[in-house]
Amino acid sequence: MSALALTGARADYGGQPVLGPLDLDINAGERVALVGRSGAGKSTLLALLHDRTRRDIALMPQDLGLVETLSVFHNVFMGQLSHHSAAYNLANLIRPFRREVKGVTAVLERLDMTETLWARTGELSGGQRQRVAVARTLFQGGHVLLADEPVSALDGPRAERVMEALTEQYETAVIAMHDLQLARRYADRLVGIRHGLIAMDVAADAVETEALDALY
Ligand SMILES: Nc1ncnc2c1ncn2[C@@H]1O[C@H](COP(=O)(O)OP(=O)(O)OP(=O)(O)O)[C@@H](O)[C@H]1O
Repeated sequence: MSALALTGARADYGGQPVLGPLDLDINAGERVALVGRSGAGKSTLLALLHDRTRRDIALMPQDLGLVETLSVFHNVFMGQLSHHSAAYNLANLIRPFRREVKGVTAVLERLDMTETLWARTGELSGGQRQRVAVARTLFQGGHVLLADEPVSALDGPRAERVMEALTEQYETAVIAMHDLQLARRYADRLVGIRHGLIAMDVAADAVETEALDALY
């Protein structure tokens, strides 16, 4: 069953074409890594997938979208803002509810980040901020994940932990990434983008080095 689909999709910025036309069909239960050079069109493709589908999608953007003046707790809680009324969210902002603190702490535990719970997000390192955005995404829940470079600021073991957490939680995922080793390990399928078009679409265990070289 198709979870995400694009047909004849195109994108341009200020009239300048940057993506497509392309077709892409992603089945429920499939983990797809989007790979390709910087500027190839991966973020634009994720944005199109998000705009055309919207329902039940957790999105982790490349710029993280954190509120730096707020605590880690508040940023992670934002993953579930839409689950509650405005009054509940406001009350929880002023005086966090115990059950929400418990829920957010459980997600931070998975990422080895519990000690930052009440830290101001803007005071954290780049890698820690990236993990706060991952925690917010995990806290959001749902079945489908779109993530843009979720581990670009993380060292080896931390990147592994994040990829494990994301792929454990989301049965269907499209993740743009530069680390080809990680992409091959955690994705079922690799989609290579070159000059705004799909230049490669193969099972992760069948990808050949020459095909990857041609992308970069
Ligand atoms: N806001 C924008 N205005 C104008 N051009 C843009 C804008 N965003 C992206 N582009 C252009 O669109 C093309 C695709 O960019 P995109 O960010 O989708 O690539 P990417 O593969 O995600 O790159 P990276 O790996 O560096 O994140 C590039 O040529 C880029 O310069």
